[in-house]
Amino acid sequence: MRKIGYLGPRGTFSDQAALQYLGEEQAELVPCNTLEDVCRSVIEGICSEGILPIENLIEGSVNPVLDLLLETPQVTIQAEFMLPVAHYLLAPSERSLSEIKTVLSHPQALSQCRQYLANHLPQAILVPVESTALAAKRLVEEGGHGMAAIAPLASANRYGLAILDKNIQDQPHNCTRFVVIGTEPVPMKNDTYKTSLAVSAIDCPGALHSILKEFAWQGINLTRIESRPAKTYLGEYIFYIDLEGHRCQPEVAEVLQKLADESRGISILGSYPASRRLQGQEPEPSMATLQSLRSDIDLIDRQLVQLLGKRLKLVKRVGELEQQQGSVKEPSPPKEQQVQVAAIRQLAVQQGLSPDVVEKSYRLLLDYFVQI
Ligand SMILES: O=C(O)C(=O)C[C@]1(C(=O)O)C=C[C@@H](O)C=C1
Repeated sequence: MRKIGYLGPRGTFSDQAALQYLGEEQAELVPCNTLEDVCRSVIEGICSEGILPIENLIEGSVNPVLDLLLETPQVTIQAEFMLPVAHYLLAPSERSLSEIKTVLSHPQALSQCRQYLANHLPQAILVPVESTALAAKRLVEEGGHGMAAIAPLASANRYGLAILDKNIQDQPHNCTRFVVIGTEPVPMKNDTYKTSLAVSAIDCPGALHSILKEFAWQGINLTRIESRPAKTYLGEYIFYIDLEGHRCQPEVAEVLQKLADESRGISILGSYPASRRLQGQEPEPSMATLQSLRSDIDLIDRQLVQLLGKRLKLVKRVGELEQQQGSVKEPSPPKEQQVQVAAIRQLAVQQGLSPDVVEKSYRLLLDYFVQI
């Protein structure tokens, strides 16, 4: 039977996430004390998989998890999914909010209820605890009269606590994205994939631009980009990037190789099936109105001309610099041109365009730019 490690004890959001992922019939759920322990249980083979919260709708990234994924190359992301996150204010028995002097919970939960706490419990001291369910459990064990916990409904039921208030999170539709980690990479099949990676950029002007342009060049859509300190010196960063595609897809593999060559280093955190929410995000073309499709086409036509304008400016700038440095470049030799044209034709095919028509247009434009 599969064993799934999660942040325990029973009754946490991570517990619910593990149940949503596999259910108790299909897996044994193994509660861990910390997120590091979840990771360790997978590395040491105690668990086949582990569940980690990675991103919240209100608070953004769960930074310790981003750090953990980077620090443990032995594990890879195998899946992702969203869990609705509703917070409850719990106490050992019914009491008024004015009696509450201390609120215990996981730091993420306390942050997700910041406005509620400021408005309804301004007198309370907030005490961070390793997990929401542990906060609920401590109420039962310590039973202090002025104590409350923020935790899921599952914790109220499991530990027999009174519900003082419900849905106290700052956004009604709060949710957290969880990832499943394991030791085996996910093979590419017929699915919609995402790849997560961390790139350590070289500290120079345009460093981020040169990373992003590789994706744009290959037409790869990014779903998230985020920077974290590299923890070497102030000002050096690691960029966490999520992209649409599997690391084995040729265009993704090409960009990853380029980044590996041109950056300080990259870590591939995993290629995994994209959650259904992401898959459903793109409206089907047939669902869009004819009018909005036509206006999208008009916009692309304008962007095409704007891009040509940008290219013109670059060509002129190159010309000026060559004049200044007295190093006017000879036209590319036929072989170099052939390589360039072949790449353009390949890109055309990848995009479902006629390579002949694209080559013709490209040559026409090249002739025009050469004359400038
Ligand atoms: O303490 C819990 O219940 C957890 O599962 C941890 C955690 C988190 O770290 O983000 C999980 C989901 C919620 O966003 C709040 C807390």
